Amino acid sequence: MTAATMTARPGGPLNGHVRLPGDKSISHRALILGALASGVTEIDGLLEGEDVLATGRAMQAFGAHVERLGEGRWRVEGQGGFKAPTETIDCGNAGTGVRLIMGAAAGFDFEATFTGDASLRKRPMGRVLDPLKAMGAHYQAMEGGRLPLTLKGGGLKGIQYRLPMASAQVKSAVLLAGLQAHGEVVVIEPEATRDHTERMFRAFGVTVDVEDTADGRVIRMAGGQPLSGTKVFVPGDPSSAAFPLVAALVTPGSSVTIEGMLLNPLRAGLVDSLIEMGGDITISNEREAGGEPVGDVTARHSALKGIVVPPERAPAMIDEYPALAVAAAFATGETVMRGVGEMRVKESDRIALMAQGLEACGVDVEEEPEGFIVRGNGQPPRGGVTIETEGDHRIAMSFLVMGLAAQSAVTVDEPGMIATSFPTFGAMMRGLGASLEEA
Ligand SMILES: O=C(O)C1=C[C@@H](OP(=O)(O)O)[C@@H](O)[C@H](O)C1
Ligand SMILES: C=C(OP(=O)(O)O)C(=O)O
Repeated sequence: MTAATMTARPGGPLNGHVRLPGDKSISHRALILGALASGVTEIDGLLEGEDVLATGRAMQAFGAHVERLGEGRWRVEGQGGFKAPTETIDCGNAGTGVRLIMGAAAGFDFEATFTGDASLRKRPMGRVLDPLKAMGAHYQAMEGGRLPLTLKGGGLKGIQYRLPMASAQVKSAVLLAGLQAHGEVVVIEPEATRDHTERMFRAFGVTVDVEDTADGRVIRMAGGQPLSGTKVFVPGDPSSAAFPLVAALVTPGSSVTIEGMLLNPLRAGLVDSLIEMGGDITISNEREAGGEPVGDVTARHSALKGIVVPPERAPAMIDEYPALAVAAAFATGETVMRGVGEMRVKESDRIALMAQGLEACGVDVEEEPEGFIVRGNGQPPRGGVTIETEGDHRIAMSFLVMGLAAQSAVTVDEPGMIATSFPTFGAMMRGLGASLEEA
């Protein structure tokens, strides 16, 4: 039976060394590129969260053989392209899954119908449908370009597309469609976003050029490039690391080391921000693994102070603002988070839910259309509430972290949704000494 609630109680320090589950962004991409490739792809460290498992099932529906060999070890045998699916592709809760898979599927001459859970069906898909249509794909969607929708691809042409919002999902959808297009595909990013697609393309034998210009980052590839299967190593997910790291910073006496965390600069905005807040964070054993920089990150309890987070940092930590906002609630002074309007179109409206939840915990918070400001007084927030998460895994984990060091316990609803991105969250946090109870 799935638990109705999870409660975090304030308690002793968190201590220990942990290894994180694999990065969610890289895991989706490994399965999709493996399915598009000819030959075998072996993946080590795949995140076995619900979002990624849904992408694995989708790849099977498109004709790939997807097999679990052991914990985090998966084998994908691609067919050198997608076959027409005989079932609706249900991507569950995963925006990344559905948007990247639609991009990949748009290259092929068949119809595919996509859907997702109640949260995903509310999220905007026009942002990928617009460029895919400009490349020659057709679609029928619910009002406002929502799921469920049917996409008919094939016969794509090249495109030059300037991203209207900082979105790695939109960039990746266009690049994935570009793999089957005739002509050149150019994506211009006014602000650089996570570059896992570009990095992994190279590992699968696809040539892609990246150039920083006065106009932004320009990503250029020739259409119609084949992929060959390869080995993929998936480093630890920094978006999941956010929770034990912030928990250690706000819980007196704590010292937690996260081993093998992805340190790609386009994902490292949270660590940069926490260090600026005065967080005692050290990085050691920096190395390269699977074409990405990784390292071991240690966080110790610290007296934090408020900062102004540079808006241009937003793409490098977009999923980590809820965790940062919790750190800010324990800090002294104002933490200003602006330029984060994209948070409103995630699994929930994360600006609104963080503002409501922090206020309920006794924190002074101000909501703006594209941002929010948290004012801490250097004392643990009151807590003592139940938070409605609207099924958003990151809202749930953020408020559980709050409860570990607040004056009284914090309860969240729908804790089962945490398994979309971090199925081992409860066990890992308990292993560090956290008091987390399901009911
Ligand atoms: O490309 C990706 O893997 C992701 C990109 C981000 O979304 P946007 O592209 O919508 O910013 C992020 O929020 C999401 O969790 C993962
Ligand atoms: C926004 C997120 O994921 P997605 O867009 O893939 O649903 C997230 O994991 O915080």
